Amino acid sequence: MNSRRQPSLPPKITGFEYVGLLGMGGFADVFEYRQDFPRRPVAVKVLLDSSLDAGSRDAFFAEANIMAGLSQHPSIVTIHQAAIASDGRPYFIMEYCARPSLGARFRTERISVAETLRTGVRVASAVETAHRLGVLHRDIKPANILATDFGWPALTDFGIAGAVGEQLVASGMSIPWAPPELLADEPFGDARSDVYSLAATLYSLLAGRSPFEVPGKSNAPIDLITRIEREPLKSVDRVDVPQSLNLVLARAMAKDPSHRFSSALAFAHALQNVEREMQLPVTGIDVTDIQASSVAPVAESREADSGAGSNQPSALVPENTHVTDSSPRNPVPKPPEETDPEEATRIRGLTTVEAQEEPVVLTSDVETRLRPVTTVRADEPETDSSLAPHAWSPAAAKEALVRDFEPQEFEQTTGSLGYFYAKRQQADQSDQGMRRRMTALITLASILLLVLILLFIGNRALGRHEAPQTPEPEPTTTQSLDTGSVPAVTGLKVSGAYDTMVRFEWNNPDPQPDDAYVWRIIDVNSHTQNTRTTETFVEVQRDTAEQQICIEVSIARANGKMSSTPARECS
Ligand SMILES: Nc1ncnc2c1ncn2[C@@H]1O[C@H](COP(=O)(O)OP(=O)(O)OP(=O)(O)O)[C@@H](O)[C@H]1O
Repeated sequence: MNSRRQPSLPPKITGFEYVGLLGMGGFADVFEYRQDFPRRPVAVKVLLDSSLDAGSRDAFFAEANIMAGLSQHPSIVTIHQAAIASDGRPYFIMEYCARPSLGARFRTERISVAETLRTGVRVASAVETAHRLGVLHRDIKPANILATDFGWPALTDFGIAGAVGEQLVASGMSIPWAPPELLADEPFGDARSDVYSLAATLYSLLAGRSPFEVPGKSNAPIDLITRIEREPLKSVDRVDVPQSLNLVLARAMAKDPSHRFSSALAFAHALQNVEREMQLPVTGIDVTDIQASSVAPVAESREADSGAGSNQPSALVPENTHVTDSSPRNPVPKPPEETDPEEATRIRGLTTVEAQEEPVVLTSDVETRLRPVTTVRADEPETDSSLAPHAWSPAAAKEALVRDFEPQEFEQTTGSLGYFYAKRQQADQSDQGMRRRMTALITLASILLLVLILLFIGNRALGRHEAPQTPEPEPTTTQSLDTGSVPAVTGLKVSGAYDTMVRFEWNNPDPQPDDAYVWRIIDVNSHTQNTRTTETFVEVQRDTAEQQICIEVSIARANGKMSSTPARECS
């Protein structure tokens, strides 16, 4: 929010009642209004008086058009309408996202790894969809990820703010999340620039600060730029962040764009793999199959000068936005021909790529796509040459063309609304049908109960009833190097040995608030999982009284640091 100026006056809008100020951007204010009918709160973004020149107006309308074209995506803020107020200022009306943005949360709240991954996959889906429609966001940052009433992240601000490479530097606000190529003297960028900024955003959620911000040192724009351009990225210093996630973020934020994931989709797949590795629910990817790359909505070279823009109504372009032309003269290219007519009908829809069951190797984009898929409701998008990152530069974008952006033909096959409609249909079924289903359900439930009882009896008979343990992700290499002065536990010993269980105990020589312990069974034949506990003992199951059990234990501080050397003991 820009605190150096007063908010503008909210315009009178027929059918809407002003409620309050939501935020102030560089070119516009955002107000909350209440719509009379249908009755609902909305957010209204109004261009400032000082930005009423033709270029800013065109850019503002372009933003509205772009957002409208992407609005069907569940992780992009929905736009309802746009118009010019009686005071002459253009405005557009959006869904109201009442929950705090990630920008308002990440410095004060410890955001979990699970939420970060979920957010990453969903926003990457949104970004991939935008890229397929020829739109680069170029200002992805925590503050531009709002939250819907359903708790979904919603990407916003496809606008003029921070649009120009040079202005990005001048405004300073977006520098912490900007990739090196956008901070260069002659900025250039493509889809991989958005991948970088999204990764930098996820890093911020985990670290509680932007990636190159150094606590206690100067974080002035020039310092940040120097570090972004030259310094290697440090791993997130949190014990619950697995090394695989640090590796994914490091790749997505490589200084050289060619070393990054080549698309937001590939990045989303890599994040899914981390979810899978951590045994978290795997977040679905929602992307559209419409691909606009051959339209070259984004200027193909920095010297591009088609001249086409000069005879268009909107001569000045928001330099961070690239709009596909869906007119017959320059149609959005169709996906490759399909032989299966059923699949062909699906190809226009918003695709939900289901969670994949089998693990996917992380090492290359190609490998992340070559995996078994349990259910894909429409053709799963593959990264091919038509998905190659779009070249972009501010200089070329100045010459680019803004055309009216016809909302694409979306056919949302899944998602929350589809789900509710399906539920509603179910409720409308006849009583007879309901009774039949109830009988079937009761029969099924009885069978399930019987199976559960049998399983329970079998388990008891085998004497293998194990206490549930909370799996703890592996500490990363960096974390075990960056140990500070956390001591090892002392007095680790076997305090009880029984036929099928061994109990170990230990002491904490320097207890700190919120200390926990990470322990694991040492097994030379297999890699065992770390488990976190706040107790100073653990009971480990074993098969026979003769079986030797060895464990190692480390102290895990609340700040993420761990004992430099774990203590070890065997039964
Ligand atoms: N749909 C919305 N619902 C609720 N609050 C919103 C909504 N859209 C924007 N806001 C609030 O208004 C603020 C300003 O929004 P804007 O789109 O101008 O983004 P900005 O990034 O702050 O500005 P700039 O475009 O200059 O970077 C946001 O930071 C957010 O707090």
